[in-house]
Amino acid sequence: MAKKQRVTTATRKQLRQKEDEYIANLEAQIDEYDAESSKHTLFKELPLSHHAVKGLRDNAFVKMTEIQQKCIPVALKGHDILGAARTGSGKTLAFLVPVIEKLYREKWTEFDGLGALIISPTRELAMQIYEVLAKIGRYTSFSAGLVIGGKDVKFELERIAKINILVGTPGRILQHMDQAVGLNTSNLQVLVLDEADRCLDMGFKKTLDAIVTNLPPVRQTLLFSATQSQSLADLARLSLTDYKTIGTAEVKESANMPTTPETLQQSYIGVELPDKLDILYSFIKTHLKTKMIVFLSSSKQVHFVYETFRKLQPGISLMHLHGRQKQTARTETLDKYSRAQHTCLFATDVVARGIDFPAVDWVIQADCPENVDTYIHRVGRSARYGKQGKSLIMLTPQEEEGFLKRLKQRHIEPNKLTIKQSRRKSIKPQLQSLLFQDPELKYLGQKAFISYVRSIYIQKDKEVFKFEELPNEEFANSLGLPGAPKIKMKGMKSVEKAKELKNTSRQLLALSKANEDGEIEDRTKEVRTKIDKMFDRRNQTVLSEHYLNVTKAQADEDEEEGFMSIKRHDHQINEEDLPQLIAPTSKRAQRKATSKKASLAGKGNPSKLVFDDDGEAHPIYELEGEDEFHAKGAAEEQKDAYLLKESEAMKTHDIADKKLAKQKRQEKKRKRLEALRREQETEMDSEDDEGSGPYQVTLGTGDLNEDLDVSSSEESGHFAKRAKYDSASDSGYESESYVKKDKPSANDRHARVIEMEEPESLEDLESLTTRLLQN
Ligand SMILES: Nc1ncnc2c1ncn2[C@@H]1O[C@H](COP(=O)(O)OP(=O)(O)OP(=O)(O)O)[C@@H](O)[C@H]1O
Repeated sequence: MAKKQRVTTATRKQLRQKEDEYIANLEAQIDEYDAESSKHTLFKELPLSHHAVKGLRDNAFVKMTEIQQKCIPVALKGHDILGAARTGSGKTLAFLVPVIEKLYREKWTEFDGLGALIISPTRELAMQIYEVLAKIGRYTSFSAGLVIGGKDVKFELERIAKINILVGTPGRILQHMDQAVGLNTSNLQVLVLDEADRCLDMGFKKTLDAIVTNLPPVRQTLLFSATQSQSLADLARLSLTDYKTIGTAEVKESANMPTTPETLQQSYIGVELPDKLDILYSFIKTHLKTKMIVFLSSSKQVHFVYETFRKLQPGISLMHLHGRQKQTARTETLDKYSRAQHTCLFATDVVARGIDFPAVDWVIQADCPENVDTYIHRVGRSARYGKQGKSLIMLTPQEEEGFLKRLKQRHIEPNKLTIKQSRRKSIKPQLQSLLFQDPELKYLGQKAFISYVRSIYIQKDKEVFKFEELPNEEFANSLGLPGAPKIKMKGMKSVEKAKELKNTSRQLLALSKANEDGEIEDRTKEVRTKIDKMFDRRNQTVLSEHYLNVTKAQADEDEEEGFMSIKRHDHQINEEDLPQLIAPTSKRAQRKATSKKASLAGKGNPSKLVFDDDGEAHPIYELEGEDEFHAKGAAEEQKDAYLLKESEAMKTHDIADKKLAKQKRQEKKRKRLEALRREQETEMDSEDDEGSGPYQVTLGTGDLNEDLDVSSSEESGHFAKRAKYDSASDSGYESESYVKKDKPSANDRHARVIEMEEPESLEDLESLTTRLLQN
């Protein structure tokens, strides 16, 4: 036994000695290696450990990409790097290989604490990096962990102290730095920021600065992105002074201007905002055998388009991914979409950066991105690693000139496409009908409308995004809404006012149309009777049914036309009745013209019409002729009979009114609870755009005896192993937002407040007052 023990110890000693010699030899090779003028193209030609080469080879990584050829040798020598290369060019390996090599040469063990920290702006990207690390690092002996949120702090605290390479999102990493007693960052060797420009921007500034203060100033720092901020102030924040800028040739030529992949065919189409969904639907219908991603500006837009298109059944499987989904759903969709062949994913910018979906044929940008950087990242989900791909951006007439100019400044010139008229299909009638039948869908539509308008309002680039020129009513109609929901935003009052004054003639036209539709009465009457409501409802049904018929019979006809003809048919408008469209000149006259109240003043009492079976319009109460009246019998008898009939009718109406009021109260309560739930989710949102899903944690074993042994065949198991938590006790670090425009802002909260329904009855008012007092 003793002899055996001695042999084992001796063998171990020998092995250790051999390894020391091997590492010393590697170090010498690295010192001698001419990183600047190296012509090597294979991984095995570099001074890398056999662990790394084997791990790479197992995953078919044999030949290096351009960015890898340039970065890895320089990083092996210990330099800081600011790396920029096109999307899909292999940046992940360009930083992961140096990370594992550094720790290997340092003979890192679990007792040395955290050796490398890799920060990514989104959960999805952090998960992806972790997976690649797990694959190529399977023959090394250090532990790796993924922290993208979670509430089981105890579970993490026990393990995080033994983690050598930590991959995560900024908020969650900082939480661990604050809470995990065992997390030792004082020895950290390498800090990596993937999508560095996003990690460094304002959304993550505070968190990142706090993380960096916990790290030793002497370390290697690697920054990578397809779009690189070279702000000296940003780099100084990371103590990056003597760094090497590495990128592809064109990046160097035009600093801060990485272009899009050469294998990507880029195009654009000019489309009026109200026609966008029609065009999008037509595009999907005509590309059923492709895999595409459609980017929209907010999760509400994504949710609405997904839900409505799903009902319209275009003939291809549809998926959606946005930050408001639960993390489990997000991960599931990510996984499903990666494996799918022909499918369409509606997404926000939560997957615009870094995500490596295989074989995406088309990237459609249905909503214009906030800037060219976001454009580059979005289109980069296709044409990855030298493969072919196509992109299409839809630009409204307001955006077209400005955004094409911005693209040209970065040497991006997409081709103009036009859609054949015969291929266009209008889905407005179907949407209108869907929203009419399903209040939930209508609610989603309203939210989508508000979030889109708000996203335009808050955009910085006013040369591209012109809030004042938004065709609100037409856009709302195109979503299937009967009218544009009211939105109030900070500073919007003056803009609205200016807009109103500018468009006096348009207002007049709208006013006259609204008058024809009875909309003015709805809005100006303080008390709406049951009959009014019934009338409205009846009219809606008429319209809705009519739209359905129109769709079936004339699918290819211009629906805008159909919409207008319906109104005229029902309401029998005479041209002469329309107010004259002469724009008033004096301010007072303009105010009067735009004031609905003033305009109605001269029109006498508003009156409602009912329609008989022949479609003829009649006032609700018509005076009978004198002869007819006397023919029916004595006046006194008629009076009694009338009173009896009316009192019966009133009783019936009263019951119906009470029922209606009860339904309204219940609906309000539901909405209130829904708003509360949303608010809670928003507060618990993570570091990405509007993520509010539960945290998800995967940690490595933390045990030196257990390697990063997650082979490609175990990939799916990797997800299964992940512990899932609900969001009840999320940390307070999640206010940092990935997609700025979707971040719940003061505007957002404000918008939510104003969306509350106004009390319509005394009962409602009482209940609202009670609620406020309770609050
Ligand atoms: N040396 C290589 N050999 C084979 N495939 C590679 C190699 N390097 C990277 N790839 C593959 O290329 C694809 C893109 O790589 P990666 O995700 O690292 O690109 P990226 O530059 O980080 O893109 P983005 O800017 O969008 O984040 C991945 O599918 C990856 O597996």
